[in-house]
Amino acid sequence: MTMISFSSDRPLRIGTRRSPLALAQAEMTMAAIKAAHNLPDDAVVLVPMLATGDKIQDRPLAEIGGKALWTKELERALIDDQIDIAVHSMKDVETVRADIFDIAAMLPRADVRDRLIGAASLDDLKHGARVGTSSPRRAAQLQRARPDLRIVPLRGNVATRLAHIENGNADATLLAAAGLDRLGMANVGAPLPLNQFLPAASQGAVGIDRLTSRNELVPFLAAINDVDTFVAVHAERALLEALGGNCHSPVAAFAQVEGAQIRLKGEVFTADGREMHAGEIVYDASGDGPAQLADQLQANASDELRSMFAS
Ligand SMILES: NCc1[nH]cc(CCC(=O)O)c1CC(=O)O
Repeated sequence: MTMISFSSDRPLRIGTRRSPLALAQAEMTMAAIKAAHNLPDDAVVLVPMLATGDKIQDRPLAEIGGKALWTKELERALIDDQIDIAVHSMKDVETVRADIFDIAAMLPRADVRDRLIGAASLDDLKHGARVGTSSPRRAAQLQRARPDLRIVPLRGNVATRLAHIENGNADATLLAAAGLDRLGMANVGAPLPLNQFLPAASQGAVGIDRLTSRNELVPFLAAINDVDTFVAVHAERALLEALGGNCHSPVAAFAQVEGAQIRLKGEVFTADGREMHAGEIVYDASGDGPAQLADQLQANASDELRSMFAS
């Protein structure tokens, strides 16, 4: 089979959301594809689209329909053949999806940590400080570390959230280092240590989505796949699936490839962070590590915590 090729007559159409971070990630994808396949500039085009999640900025994501609000317009465009591939933050991709879609490749993962904006460290936040986040995981981790903090809802793209801190609408917030770095804001915020603040599953990873029926795209996209990122993110997503959570569930997950093995860490919380179960498993790729870790995390959990994961 000859590999599919793209040209100015038939360019590769890359679908992306319009937010500055999404565009930066789509441009990284475009650059990687051009370099890997030696394509001229006009053989690849970006197709920016507005996602429902970008239109509705004033309510928590979990309330208005969850992660699908970031991806459904791009999925629709794949089905309608308006685009060939779609670029997503893997963190925004539903864990369980229709099998007509397939994440064919991932870019090398960025810094997976969260960064604190508004203070040099959690200890430096004043008593009772208002921390803006609409993420159940971040809220639980913050309350666990500092029960005096007041969590206030805060949504919007990176620039909007930074502006809320500038304007004093909240004293501090947490943002993914990956997003800040990709927007050229490597100096903004203080990284929180991984052992205290395990990230969200898939944080820092960019995935490239295709229609499963478009087999010719598999070898084409394999050329830009970062295998370790792909394996680690799949492990984290498998843990989420085994836990049966949704976007209301406070859960953290982080995997690293260590030679032939995968080290997978997970944490589950109650909403207020008072109860937490943390665990780690090292397994080889053929093993069912994520399901075992999920069982281990839930084994001693209270009914209240389990109810966070009832799907
Ligand atoms: N849910 C929003 C979202 N989805 C992906 C990122 C950042 C980039 C990444 O984690 O890959 C963000 C913003 C944030 O959490 O600060």
